[in-house]
Amino acid sequence: MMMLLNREMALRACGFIVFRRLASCIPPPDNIEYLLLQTSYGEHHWTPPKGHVDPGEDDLTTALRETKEEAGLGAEHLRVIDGFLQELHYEVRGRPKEVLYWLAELRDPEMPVILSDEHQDYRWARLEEACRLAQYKDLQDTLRAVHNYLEAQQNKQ
Ligand SMILES: Nc1nc2c(ncn2[C@@H]2O[C@H](COP(=O)(O)OP(=O)(O)OP(=O)(O)OP(=O)(O)OC[C@H]3O[C@@H](n4cnc5c(=O)[nH]c(N)nc54)[C@H](O)[C@@H]3O)[C@@H](O)[C@H]2O)c(=O)[nH]1
Repeated sequence: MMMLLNREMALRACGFIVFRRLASCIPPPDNIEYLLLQTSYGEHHWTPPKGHVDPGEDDLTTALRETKEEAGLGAEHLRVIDGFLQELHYEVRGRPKEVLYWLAELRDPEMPVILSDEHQDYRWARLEEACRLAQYKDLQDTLRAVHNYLEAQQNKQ
């Protein structure tokens, strides 16, 4: 029974789509860049910082912990954007996985990213490059949704 439950329970991970705005003459929203990290294992795929929820840990704490561990960016470096939370569902080795992404702006666009040994590379990418790196349709759709959200916010100002 326990085995069955464990097998059916979804893996759960949480993270942040981190973006920065370049202080340049490029008009918004094209001055926005998204942070993607490339794994040092497996398919060497690219995703935003995220990771598995530890037992008893709440989701937002996981997202902040993983972003700190994987990119060296802590809560003090981020401005969390209210009202944006995206949930992705996909399968990993036959098991359902759910990933929750919050959205945050890097306060200082010059702040360096510091990788852990789980990742071998990172990229600050404009939307189209970010979508090319993030080869999964659901992640691409999420990045486009973020971009539209930020553009709409910008237009309200
Ligand atoms: N040696 C080795 N070790 C591994 C491997 N695998 C894990 N480790 C170990 O686990 C630790 C990481 O632990 P955390 O950081 O806590 O977890 P996560 O951040 O959750 O990281 P994961 O990498 O486990 O999970 P995903 O990114 O979800 O990738 C899993 C698969 O899902 C697909 N996929 C990914 N993203 C999307 C998407 O957005 N959309 C769709 N549709 N599909 C997507 C893609 O096909 C991919 O292959 C590492 O330190 C390793 O020790 C592996 O293959 N070889």
